[in-house]
Amino acid sequence: MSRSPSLPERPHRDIDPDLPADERLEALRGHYAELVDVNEQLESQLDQTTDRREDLRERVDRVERENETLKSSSLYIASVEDVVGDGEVVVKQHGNNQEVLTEVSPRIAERVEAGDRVAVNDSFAIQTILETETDARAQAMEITERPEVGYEDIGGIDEQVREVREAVEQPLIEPERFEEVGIDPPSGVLLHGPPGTGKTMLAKAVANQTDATFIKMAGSELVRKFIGEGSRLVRDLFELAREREPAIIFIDEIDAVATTRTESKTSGDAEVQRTMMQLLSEMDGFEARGEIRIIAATNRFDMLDRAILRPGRFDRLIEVPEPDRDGREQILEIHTRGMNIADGVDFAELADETDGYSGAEIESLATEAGMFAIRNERDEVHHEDFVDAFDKIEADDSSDVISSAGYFYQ
Ligand SMILES: Nc1ncnc2c1ncn2[C@@H]1O[C@H](COP(=O)(O)OP(=O)(O)OP(=O)(O)O)[C@@H](O)[C@H]1O
Repeated sequence: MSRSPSLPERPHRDIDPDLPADERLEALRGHYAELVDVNEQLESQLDQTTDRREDLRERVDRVERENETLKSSSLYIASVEDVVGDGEVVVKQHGNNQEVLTEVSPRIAERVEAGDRVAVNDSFAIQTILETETDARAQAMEITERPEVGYEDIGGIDEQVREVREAVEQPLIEPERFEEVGIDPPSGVLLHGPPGTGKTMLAKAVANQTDATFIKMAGSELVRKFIGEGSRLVRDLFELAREREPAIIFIDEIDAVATTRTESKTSGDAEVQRTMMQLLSEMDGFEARGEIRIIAATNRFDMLDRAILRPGRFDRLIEVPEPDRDGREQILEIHTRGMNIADGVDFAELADETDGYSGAEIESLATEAGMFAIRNERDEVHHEDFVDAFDKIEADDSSDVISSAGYFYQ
């Protein structure tokens, strides 16, 4: 930024009062002329500064407008196919694969390279260069070589464990049995039920048992991304699974991409729809007896688009309910296995008291009881610690209506 011009020196003249009148008058005239000159200089500087202020104000307005446009308009994702030169590149938009020759703003022209992922606006002008594809993949997917969850860690849902083993594990371990009988195993398994009941655990346990790579993708991640990104991520997900066979793909919160369509046709809706279509087409082109199994989970079964439940898609539904009394007792035992529990702790009574608790809430109860023991300077957890923990959780819950278990699940 240029500096403000320096002020002209203030003229100063001592006029000897003893001078003859005509000489004094002459000196005063001279001084006056100097003052007029300085005044003119100052006025011209003032004009310059006013112009500059106008310029700056216009620039601020422009930047603010640009900023607003950037914030308010949706950007589309594209890949740079080729840098043609002269600030021009060919980009291919994700989602519809449309290829466009477009200009790059001089601000980023030097940094754009073929293969970059970029965000473009409605007129395909590149706005930003995005982080590398691998980062986006890593953010949206969680990959575990062999999760450390076994069936013995899951309590109270034995029937569901059996069903999942039959629908997911067996086709991976003994595909020939399906061939012999001449049937295809279920394409995809949908686990539905309230939050925290062990759906993710079930999927992880199958991956553990079959030595498969566990690839988890959250439905909410798929729809949070830029336009065109969701369907791209779905393709990446299946590609990754093919690279890592045998693999279990676990799509949590599938309702985020597969809720019943409303009448509204906003661009966000269309994007979600595109992501779901990509998912369905990946599933349709799937080798039924292959080494990749798909499990999805939802807490909002009632809102699901029935299109995903057709044969060849998520055609095996398994409900994972809140644990019953015996289930709660089993889960309590599982989560206190590694704890130093005193003899007097009555799990049966605690199971009676915790009606409506999910597995995740029972796990918190056990941890909270341990915290009470530490607070009371004991290394052994007593029954009263569980009771205190229970009271605390109940008090917290009643002050937090939204967190009540199964809030969205009917
Ligand atoms: N049946 C269960 N047996 C043992 N622990 C459980 C059970 N259900 C839940 N838990 C505990 O709660 C935690 C969360 O469970 P999990 O992530 O499997 O639930 P979820 O059904 O997938 O929930 P969400 O729908 O919120 O994703 C688990 O890590 C585990 O510690």
